[in-house]
Amino acid sequence: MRTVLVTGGAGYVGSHTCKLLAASGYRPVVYDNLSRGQRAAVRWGPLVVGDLTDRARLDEAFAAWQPSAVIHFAALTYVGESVEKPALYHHVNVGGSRTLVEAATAAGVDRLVFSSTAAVYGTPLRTPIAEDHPLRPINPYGETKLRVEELLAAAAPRLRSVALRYFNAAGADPEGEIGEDHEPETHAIPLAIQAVLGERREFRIFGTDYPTPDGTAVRDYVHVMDLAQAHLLALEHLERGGAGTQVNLGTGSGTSVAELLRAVARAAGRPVPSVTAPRRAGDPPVLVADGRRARELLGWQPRFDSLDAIVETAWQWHTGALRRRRAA
Ligand SMILES: NC(=O)c1ccc[n+]([C@@H]2O[C@H](COP(=O)([O-])OP(=O)(O)OC[C@H]3O[C@@H](n4cnc5c(N)ncnc54)[C@H](O)[C@@H]3O)[C@@H](O)[C@H]2O)c1
Ligand SMILES: O=c1ccn([C@@H]2O[C@H](COP(=O)(O)OP(=O)(O)O[C@H]3O[C@H](CO)[C@H](O)[C@H](O)[C@H]3O)[C@@H](O)[C@H]2O)c(=O)[nH]1
Repeated sequence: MRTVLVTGGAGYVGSHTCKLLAASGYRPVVYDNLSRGQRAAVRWGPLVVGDLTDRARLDEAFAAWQPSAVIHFAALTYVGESVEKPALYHHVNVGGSRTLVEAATAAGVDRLVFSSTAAVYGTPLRTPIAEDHPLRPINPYGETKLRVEELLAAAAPRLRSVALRYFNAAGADPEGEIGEDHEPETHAIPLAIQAVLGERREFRIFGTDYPTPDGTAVRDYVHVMDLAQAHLLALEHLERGGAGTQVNLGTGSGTSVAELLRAVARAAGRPVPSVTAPRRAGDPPVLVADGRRARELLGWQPRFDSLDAIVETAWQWHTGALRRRRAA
């Protein structure tokens, strides 16, 4: 059985990817400090509790589990927080990734799949955004991800890597085992669901004066299981000897915050209580992926191609989680 070290595997995208890895014959060994992830989401392989910046602990994990590849999710991931604490973001995301790359190469591991982000592009000059678009992040979070892409490119050919630039991860495991469970939660879909369920007073629409058709910001929401699938395809690309590269992961269709609220209302059968608020610092107006490279290089095609289908899986998971909490 092929073992993969999955940093950040207790988190949202990481745990869904572990489920798919296990179903595809891999053994996912999660390496996570549990600062933002959940122990309960580590179900498909062992958990090593460790920090990305801890070289000795990483060395131990490589020696104990002998992985043939790494999938690297672990990071601090909030745009707003990164604007407030840029040094912390550089320390964890860039410093931690450098330590991981050094430990991986010292252990003889030669392939890695990295969670990058659409935030590396900054405010798009043209949309949909292809991978050759200029890289000019407008927030520290995006800057740290770009620095990691650069350090990974410099680590080749000893370590070959695919940087997957996700747009907005959304939805939940359709079998209902895991979902998006951030604390604190800052992401639009879970916040809208919590508002409609009465778990918070209202949803705040950040910005109604963007240069978009309805004035609210536009994003490309891509289902988390489709993202998981892309990680497997990227691993296979590297296993075939494929060269390192960067690949966008999005559906290619844009959804405004106002449209998103209507989709959540359709899933819930009632409107989402909402108020308008100023723009959030660091948010670009529009992020929509040109997904050609993912299709051509990896053969990736998102299976969840409608927003309603994506939101429905999130709705099912959140209402199930609420029932479980109330029953406990
Ligand atoms: N969710 C999205 O929409 C999105 C979009 C683009 C890129 N990404 C990237 O995908 C990856 C996963 O995102 P997510 O939404 O699943 O985030 P998440 O916060 O749910 O998961 C991140 C995991 O990393 C762990 N972690 C954080 N700092 C660590 C450290 N110093 N050492 C060890 N573990 C640490 C956390 O405990 C958590 O389990 C991140 O790298 C993120 O930047 C996410
Ligand atoms: O309470 C809220 C929360 C969000 N939004 C809006 O909803 C959209 C989506 O916001 P999210 O916080 O769900 O996602 P982001 O686009 O900010 O961030 C996501 O995509 C980024 C890429 O730009 C990063 O990769 C980041 O990790 C990932 O979570 C944005 O326009 C945001 O302004 C609101 O209006 N109100």
